[in-house]
Amino acid sequence: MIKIENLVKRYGDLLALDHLNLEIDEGEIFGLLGPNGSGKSTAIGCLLSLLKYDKGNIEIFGRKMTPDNYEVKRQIGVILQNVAVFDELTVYENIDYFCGLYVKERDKKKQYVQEAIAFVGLENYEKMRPKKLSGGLLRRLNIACGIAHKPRLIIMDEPTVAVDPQSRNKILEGIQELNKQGSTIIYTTHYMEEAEQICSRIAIMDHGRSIAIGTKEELKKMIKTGEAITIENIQLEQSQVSDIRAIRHVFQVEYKEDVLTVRCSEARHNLVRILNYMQEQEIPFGQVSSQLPTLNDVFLEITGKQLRD
Ligand SMILES: Nc1ncnc2c1ncn2[C@@H]1O[C@H](COP(=O)(O)OP(=O)(O)OP(=O)(O)O)[C@@H](O)[C@H]1O
Repeated sequence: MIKIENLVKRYGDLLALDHLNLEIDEGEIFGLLGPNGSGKSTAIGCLLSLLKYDKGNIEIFGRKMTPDNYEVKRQIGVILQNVAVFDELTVYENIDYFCGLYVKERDKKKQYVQEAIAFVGLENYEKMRPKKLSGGLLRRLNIACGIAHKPRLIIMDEPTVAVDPQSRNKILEGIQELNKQGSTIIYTTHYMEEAEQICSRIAIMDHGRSIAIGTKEELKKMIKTGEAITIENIQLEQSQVSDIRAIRHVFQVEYKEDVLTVRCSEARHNLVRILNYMQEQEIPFGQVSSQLPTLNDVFLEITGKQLRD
């Protein structure tokens, strides 16, 4: 449905997109996950022909995307980071305006506007102007304006940044519902939990490139970490740290400020083996936790950096 091939975008000397390749199928909730500055918004801008790019090719619905391809643009709903609504119009009038750009028939438009209002839960705010709304409600209005015309493809650029938990959940549920109703969704975020929660496939971006693509399960299988074990309030000699490093399936040990973190490859009884060692050596310790790999681990192993959460 969407094909991005070898996309290169420079801002002066800065290479914001470095031969980006992506293919997105109809029906997906596709996540673009990456730290700030990794090129997500630039990729969206190019995809929508809002930004010129230096090299590459973009196809949407099987057709080349160009700034004047209105037939394609009409079928896309866009929700960008900056809220773009009219201050002098009420909530209802704003949604009505944006829906009216695409839907001309009056009854149908009215129905769509009402459905959009119900969808984002703004029924009690219809007559309010945007300035009176909280940040979360304003984001919901922004979303309603972008989706009221029931587009085939919806592109959302970090719609939950600086949003309270209640609105955030409402937004995430809404995205899943829109997808169930038939829209394909492209969703950018730097929150890995959100990507895990709603995306059918995820591309992890860094420095303008997609460094890994797949379902969350596929991404986690790409890395060595099968389990990360953390033990708090533990005092160890250097020789003991070395002993732990030598335990079977352990491939990385970090010991800092009385906290021990041990990364193991996927195997049974990793935790038991490590705790047995503590017992043998009579080492006291505090809380123990074992975590399956997260998308942060994927990012960490591939790039050596943390994906800010
Ligand atoms: N108009 C611009 N002029 C110059 N540099 C830019 C411009 N827009 C973005 N950049 C730079 O391009 C790189 C990619 O930015 P981009 O906004 O696409 O990343 P992002 O992953 O969307 O991050 P964020 O979540 O912060 O928006 C960054 O280094 C950024 O500083």
